[in-house]
Amino acid sequence: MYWNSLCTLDMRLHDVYFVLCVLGDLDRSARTTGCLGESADAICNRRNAAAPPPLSVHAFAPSPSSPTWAGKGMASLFASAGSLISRYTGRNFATQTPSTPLDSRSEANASADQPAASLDAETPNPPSIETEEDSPQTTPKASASNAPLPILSVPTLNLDGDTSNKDTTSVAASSTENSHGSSKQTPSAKLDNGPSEAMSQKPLMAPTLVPQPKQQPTPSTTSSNTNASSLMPPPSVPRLRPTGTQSTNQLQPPQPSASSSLRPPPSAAAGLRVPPTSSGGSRLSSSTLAPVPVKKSTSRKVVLEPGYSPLDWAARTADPKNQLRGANMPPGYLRVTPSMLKAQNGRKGRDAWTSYQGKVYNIQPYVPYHPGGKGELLRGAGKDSAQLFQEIHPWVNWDGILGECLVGILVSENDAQAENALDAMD
Ligand code: HEM
Repeated sequence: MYWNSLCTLDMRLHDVYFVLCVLGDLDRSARTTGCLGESADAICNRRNAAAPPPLSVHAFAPSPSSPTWAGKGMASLFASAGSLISRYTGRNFATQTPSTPLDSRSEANASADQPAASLDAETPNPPSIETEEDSPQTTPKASASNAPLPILSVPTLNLDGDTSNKDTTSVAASSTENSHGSSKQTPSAKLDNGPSEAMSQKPLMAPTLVPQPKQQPTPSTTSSNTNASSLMPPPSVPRLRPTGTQSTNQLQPPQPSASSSLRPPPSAAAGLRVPPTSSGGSRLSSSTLAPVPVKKSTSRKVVLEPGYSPLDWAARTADPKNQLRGANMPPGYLRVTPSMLKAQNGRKGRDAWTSYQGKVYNIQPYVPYHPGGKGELLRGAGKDSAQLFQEIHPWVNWDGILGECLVGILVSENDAQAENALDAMD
């Protein structure tokens, strides 16, 4: 019963307090409209005094307001005493502890952590700004509960690098937790913790910067590439040159084999070489200046006596008085029998006759004019000279040289005997 009566009294005191607050607001509104011409500082002080912080020292401080406002201050003091009584009656005795508000932001965080306390109109801890919610003003006021919202929208820089594990929602939630957990904690604290956690989980740059003993020279190569290079066949350059060290083989170009293939074979080179000359000198010296070996002349021409040249023979044959057929010859042609021809061999003062193609020529006047000598020409005397003549100089014109030397025609013995018989019958 005692507690019930106290609660009833508390409720009534709250009602009175509410009415007094309403009256105070009406009075303040009248003052702000210019009825009393109060300054802004005075208004603020009066509002602080009208606020019901039950445990604040300001609540018991003397109000700097005018004497007309003293009655309302007493009412507020009474209301504060009622609230103090209700507070110690047991409703919020065990939950609320006195706290000194540092700033509006910390108060807002505290209210965010304890929404039930902030929503409860009976909690006396909110500062003057939060008490504005209780006042029936229509103009919107800044609320501490809305303060963390812009912080949530600020993107945070995460140096972890593993963004796949943490999406934007989780980051926003973490930032929200940080902003709710402690008012001093900022996104920079998250940045400080990020790299440490990342390094503890997975090193970022160490694998690429630290040289591995069996690592490829290029950092871009992966283990798959190394495996592929190990499976690749060896380079073809060492195969071309089996001898020597491998490093030198890779540096040296494979040129000797190609150059050797381009070279001519030894036989061809020998064939292309200039043959050594017998004189050992140049071609000009060997052909012009070198002494030419005297070869035995195959020509059997003889040195003719002066006045016995081909031109002299032509002149002698031109004159018919020279009796080139022989002396005491008849004007006509004789039938020369082979015996007669044989008797005319150029010996014992007889002229040398020769036959050629059935005709008998007296070659005795031509003997000193023959280029091949006397001996050569007399080899055909007393017989037929056609075979010797064709063997030595078939190009020579017989009739042109010996035409004036024609004796007769070569007849057989029988023809000569028969002719001689006919002539004897005439
Ligand atoms: C039995 C007969 C004869 C013999 C064995 C004979 C032999 C020769 C010989 C050895 C030569 C030198 C060839 C040379 O090396 O250049 C010669 C040149 C000559 N003989 Fe006879 N000869 C004969 C009859 C004649 C007769 C009948 C004539 C005239 C019609 C003649 C007119 C010549 C002439 C013109 C040459 C110079 C040729 C030249 O310059 O290349 N030979 N003869």
